[in-house]
Amino acid sequence: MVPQQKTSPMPFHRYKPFAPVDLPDRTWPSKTIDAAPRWLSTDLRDGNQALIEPMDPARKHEMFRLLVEMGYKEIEVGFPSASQTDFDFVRSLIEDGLIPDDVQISVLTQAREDLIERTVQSLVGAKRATVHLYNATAPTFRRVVFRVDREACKDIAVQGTRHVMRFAEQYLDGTEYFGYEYSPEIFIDTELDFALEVCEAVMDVWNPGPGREIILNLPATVERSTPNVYADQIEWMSRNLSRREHVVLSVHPHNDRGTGVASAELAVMAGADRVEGCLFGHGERTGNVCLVTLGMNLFSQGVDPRIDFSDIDEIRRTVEHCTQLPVAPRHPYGGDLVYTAFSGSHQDAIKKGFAAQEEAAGAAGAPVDEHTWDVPYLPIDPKDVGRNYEAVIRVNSQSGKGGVSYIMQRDHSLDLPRRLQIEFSQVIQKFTDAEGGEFAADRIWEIFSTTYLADQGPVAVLAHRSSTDGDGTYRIEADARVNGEIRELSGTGNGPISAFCDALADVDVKVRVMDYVEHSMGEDGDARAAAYVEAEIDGRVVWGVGIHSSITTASLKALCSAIARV
Ligand SMILES: CC(=O)SCCNC(=O)CCNC(=O)[C@H](O)C(C)(C)COP(=O)(O)OP(=O)(O)OC[C@H]1O[C@@H](n2cnc3c(N)ncnc32)[C@H](O)[C@@H]1OP(=O)(O)O
Ligand SMILES: CC(C)C(=O)C(=O)O
Repeated sequence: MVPQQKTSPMPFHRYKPFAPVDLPDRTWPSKTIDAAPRWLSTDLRDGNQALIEPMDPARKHEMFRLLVEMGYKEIEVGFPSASQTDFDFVRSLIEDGLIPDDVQISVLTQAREDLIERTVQSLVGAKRATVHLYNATAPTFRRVVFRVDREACKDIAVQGTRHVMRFAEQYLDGTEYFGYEYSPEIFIDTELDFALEVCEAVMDVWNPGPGREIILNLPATVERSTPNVYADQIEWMSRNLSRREHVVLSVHPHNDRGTGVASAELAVMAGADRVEGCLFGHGERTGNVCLVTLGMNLFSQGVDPRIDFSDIDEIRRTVEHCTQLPVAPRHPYGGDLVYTAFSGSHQDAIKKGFAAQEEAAGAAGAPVDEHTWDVPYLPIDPKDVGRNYEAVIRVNSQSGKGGVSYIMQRDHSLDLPRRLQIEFSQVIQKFTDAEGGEFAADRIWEIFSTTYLADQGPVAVLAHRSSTDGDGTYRIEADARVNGEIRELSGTGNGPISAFCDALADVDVKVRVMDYVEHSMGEDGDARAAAYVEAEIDGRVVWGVGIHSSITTASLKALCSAIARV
């Protein structure tokens, strides 16, 4: 019987389960996502406010440039009333003409008149801008933080919206497109009927209609439910909001339970039109939802993310520079190790997958990097995000023949026969077991060379001549070093290998060849050739390898290599 798990000593009784939504006719579970939502990057706001060291102006500009280059069209650039630095950054974007005409910047403010005025002032001269106003609506916040009832809480949002409109009119007459976003902060914990009531009251003031959308952003400020509950909440809101066609229903998931991405995806299935997040999931606590993962998840399903992730390492480096925080090596799509297999069975499948991919592309007459991707263990082609195949297979003690032979093939054009793959991977395994850690490709080659190509064995061919008799008998004469002595050997057979084995019998070296494989190591005429010999010598079966520009020399070297191994 399997041992029973014990009751945890942790005080789990202190926590209560999240209440589900009563929505038996929910429709989102059977939806699929076939188009990208509108994205808003809040790297410069929610991302920035959670950094140990908030970005300085140079880093903020760098981040803004990256986001624009990647294709984000809605970028929350800060909280201008928070500090002079934030205010000045917004001003510099506007005054230095750094905002492309097709990018809508947005700024966040609390629903306080003085802060709203300063916020709107920061936008003077912007062609397109959105003010994003928030106030917390959840019961604990009403009771603990604001000490207000529902009516007064709603009034904060309503008055805030009025202030935004008034100040926009006062200061932003040059702005071609002025947008408004409202967030009932902590939406996830707010009673749905109350969240709806507040959003409706805000809409009554803003008065959305044709050409005048309102963004209603429903944040999972602190992610506390399973993603299906968030999806139910979003579907409920989407169904019940009035003027729905003029509402851009936005979600703003955080990742406290580690399910931010799932929450965002299910929310889009449930009707959300827009997703707010940060590159690589920066943001408060465990972060905002990761925009890279969301976009690349779409890409991996054949859906255009409408964002360019084709140089993922440059994106990662820039984000790391700006945030001064590292991206985890396992982070989806962008981490250092996410396209790397160390383990034997994964490597084997990937190696076979690459070969099958080439074959399938060839059969379809398509370039391999255009052909439908179907390689085991690799959800996307690393090349599509600017990675090469160098790091796909790395060798340590968990690796098997597939990985080792993949490296031999990739780096040295050596297509080891299957039983040699097994033999050589056992050689490598002894080293990795003894030394531990990762074995770089150079080290694997070094071990291969000393094991198979050292030319230091008891028999070495110095020169050879061959001819074929009229009856087809192959005749070889070789100058060889045998156990330190130079000898002239001659023998006959049906080819160089058997003739040389015959010659070796004269000096008491008995070799029985069991398998022989050769191939050219390149496309051009003067490419070298590799020969592999499996031979039984003194009761042991071993492989030998020879590499030379002459295939005959390569095969003789392979035989000598096998002898040396015994
Ligand atoms: C979920 C989120 O990420 S929301 C965004 C959070 N980001 C930030 O807070 C970063 C920028 N913030 C700041 O720099 C400062 O908070 C400021 C400048 C905006 C305001 O600073 P202060 O005036 O010192 O107020 P403080 O930060 O302590 O805020 C708390 C006060 O604001 C009130 N408040 C908080 N949020 C809101 C809101 N959205 N609307 C209206 N009032 C609010 C609180 O009730 C509290 O009021 P009280 O002092 O009467 O009790
Ligand atoms: C201001 C809002 C959208 C927010 O950042 C949150 O709720 O997490």
